[in-house]
This record gives sequence, C-alpha cells and structure tokens, in this order.
Amino acid sequence: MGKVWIEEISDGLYVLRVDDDQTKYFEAMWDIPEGITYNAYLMKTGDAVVLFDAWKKTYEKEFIEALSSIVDPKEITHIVVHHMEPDHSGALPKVLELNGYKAQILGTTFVEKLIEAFYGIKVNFRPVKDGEEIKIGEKTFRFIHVPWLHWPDTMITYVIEDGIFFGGDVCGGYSIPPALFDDDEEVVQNYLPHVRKYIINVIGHYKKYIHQNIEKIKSFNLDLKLIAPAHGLIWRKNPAKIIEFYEQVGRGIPTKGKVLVVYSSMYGFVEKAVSVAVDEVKKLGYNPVVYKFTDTERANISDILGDVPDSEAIIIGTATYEADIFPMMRFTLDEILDKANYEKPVLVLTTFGWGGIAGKKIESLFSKTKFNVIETMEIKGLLQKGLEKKVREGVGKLLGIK
Ligand SMILES: Cc1cc2nc3c(=O)[nH]c(=O)nc-3n(C[C@H](O)[C@H](O)[C@H](O)COP(=O)(O)O)c2cc1C
Repeated sequence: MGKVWIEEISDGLYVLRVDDDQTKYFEAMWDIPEGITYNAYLMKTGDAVVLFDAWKKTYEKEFIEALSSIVDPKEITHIVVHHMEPDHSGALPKVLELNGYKAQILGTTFVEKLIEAFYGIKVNFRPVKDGEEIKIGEKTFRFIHVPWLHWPDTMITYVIEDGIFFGGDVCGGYSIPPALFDDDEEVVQNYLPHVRKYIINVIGHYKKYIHQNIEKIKSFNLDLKLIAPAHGLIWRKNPAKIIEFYEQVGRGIPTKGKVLVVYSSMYGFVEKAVSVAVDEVKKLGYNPVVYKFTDTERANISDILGDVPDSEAIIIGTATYEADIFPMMRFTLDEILDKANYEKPVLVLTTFGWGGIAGKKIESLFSKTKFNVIETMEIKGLLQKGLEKKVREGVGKLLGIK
C-alpha cells in the first residue's frame, strides 16, 4: 500500500492523503501506472470540526486511523461533500457510523440522493445553494456549484477569511507527487502532464463546462491563497497556475511544435507510410509524439487522450479491417472524438488490400467534430516510392507549410 500523509498545513487545517499505487485502471477504465492520490481535509475552527470529503473504500481502515489520529470521529460536526464519486465518498459511511450520524452533511441537493442511493443511509443533510455563505465555527464558507466538473453534484468551497479553495476534483490530477505542495518547480513540471491526462480522461466528455465553470469561479474574484483539491498537489506557491492550466487544457492551447501521431499496423504497411510522415514532421522542425498498436506494442489510450489537448496537429494511421477501421484505432478515435474534441488539423493515412473503407469512415466520424481533416490518403498495400512525395506534401499541408 502507498504512503499515508497526515500534516497540519496551516493553523487547525489538516490534509489526509493516501497514495493509491494499487489501482491499475481508474474508474475501471483509465490506465494509471502513475497512480493517484485521494486527499481529504479536516479543519478545526472554534467549536466546529469540519471534514472535507474522504477516501476510496479500499482505504477505509487507513482513513479512519488517519482521521482518529487528529480527532475522535464523534467530534466531527460538519462534513462537506464536494462530489459523491466513491473515490472520495467510499469511506464516508464508516465515518458517519463512528460519528453516530450527528454531523451535518453539506452539499448540493444531488448529494443527499446519492448518499442514499450508494450507501443506503439517511443523513443529517443541509443542502447549500449556489454562492451561499455559511458561518461555521469562526470561518465563513462560500459554496460555489460547478456542475459537470465532474458530476451534476459537484461544488467547491471557498473559505473567505483564509482564501482557501477546496476543489474536490477541480484542480486535481493523476499521479503520486513526491510532495504535498507545489513548492518545487521540478515537481510541478513533472506533475502537470498527469493533470492534463486526468482532465481529458475523467472530465473530457464535459469539456465545455471547464471553461464555463472556471469563468464562473473567476467572476467571484476570489483571493486565492491555497487550492486544496481531492487529488494530487496542493497549490500554495502559485495557486493561479493550476486554474490557468485547467483553462489551457479546456481550450486546447498547443505546445509549440508538438505533433501527435497515433497508428495501428498489423504487418507494417501503415507503419511504412507513417514513418515517412514522421520523418517529414521532424524535417520540418516539429516534435512527433508517437503511439502505436502493433504485434509487439499496445499504446495506452489514456495517455493518447492526454496528449491531444496541447498538440498542434494530429496524424492518424490505420488499415481497413473487415470493411471498417482497425478495431483498436476505432475505439481510440471514438474516445478522442468524445473526450478530446478540439479544433485541430488532422492528416489521415490509411492502407487497404482490396477495397479501402477506413479512410471514408474516419472522415465521416471526424465530420461531426471540431477537428479539421486536411487530407485523407487511401494507400493500396505498401507505400510505393512514388507516393512518398504525396505523404510528405500531406504533412506540409497539415502543418500549414506549402
Ligand atoms: C484481419 C484482416 C482483415 C482485413 N480486412 C480488409 C478489408 O476488409 N478490406 C481491405 O481492403 N483490406 C483488408 N485487409 C488488408 C489490410 O487492410 C492491408 O493489408 C493493410 O495494408 C494492412 O496494413 P497493416 O499491416 O499496416 O495494418 C485486412 C487484413 C487483415 C489482416
């Protein structure tokens, strides 16, 4: 089991973080060899003891131990539930049992229904309105609803006196950072790609709400001193950075020169065409990031999705397979188009044996999205020498170079 962190991060405010290095597929879907953390927080203020979220049920025992090292669960007066996904709420029923169900639960109206649906318990529930301010202990808590970041239930909490922003999933990311805070620039730089991957994997389907909700949060002109999300790093050195990063990913701001290349190749025919394209990408001074599905390698689709938002352009390569797109690529494209749908140029290279279908199918899929297919090539079998020039020209067009 991964490490448990318990630390008083400011007067009366504690973080309880567990490093989950056991989950292989987050939400039973996303490959996360980098792991993930679950962060809960506890605040003692005046007569109140406020718990913000919990951990996944897998770590229920460890959560109760960590919590009990700071406070007797009976003494918890309030529990703020930002989001009911079980990676944060799984340990809540046990906390409530030990608490005697006395604590007041604060959340959006969805939360009460979801607690009953998921855990079969009735709680002392206090719904909070969007923008509502409630005095608890010596602090004023403002609750801001941010629906679809990541579920309809989702909200954040802002502590007015301290400038603390408890984000739940908002401002979170995958991986197990070697520190609690964003103090070290190297730690931050290593962490941010995992945030991008997390955003697209987990909330990409609701991408339009990222911009909408960030604008909403900004409209409150919050004086942010600390951003405390439910996954990953806590931001105290530069809290604005993670908000800005979320915005950039939502808008698909490119990293200069990055070209994403994703292809499948059963016997090397697609690979031949793609290798010419990659060579041209390099010649033109761009940096290809290549993922492949072959008989010796299977790309991690979760990683591919994470590399879409900041790519300048995308090259897709695949064969026609049983009158369709090669299955692994079909699934990958479905996920890209659903979760990482951006205005980006695309070059499609397909090969076939007796009747090219994949190219037309890909064009039809992309036609319903924001992506802009610059050119589709259907190549019969192996790319012949004479066609190399056409592939190179296609790359030139893709990158806007004549
Ligand atoms: C299992 C399988 C199914 C195929 N289905 C089709 C097909 O429906 N239509 C077609 O024109 N070619 C089909 N082909 C031929 C491939 O599309 C063609 O050989 C292509 O160049 C393979 O590229 P790759 O080896 O790089 O994946 C199929 C090949 C395989 C192995």
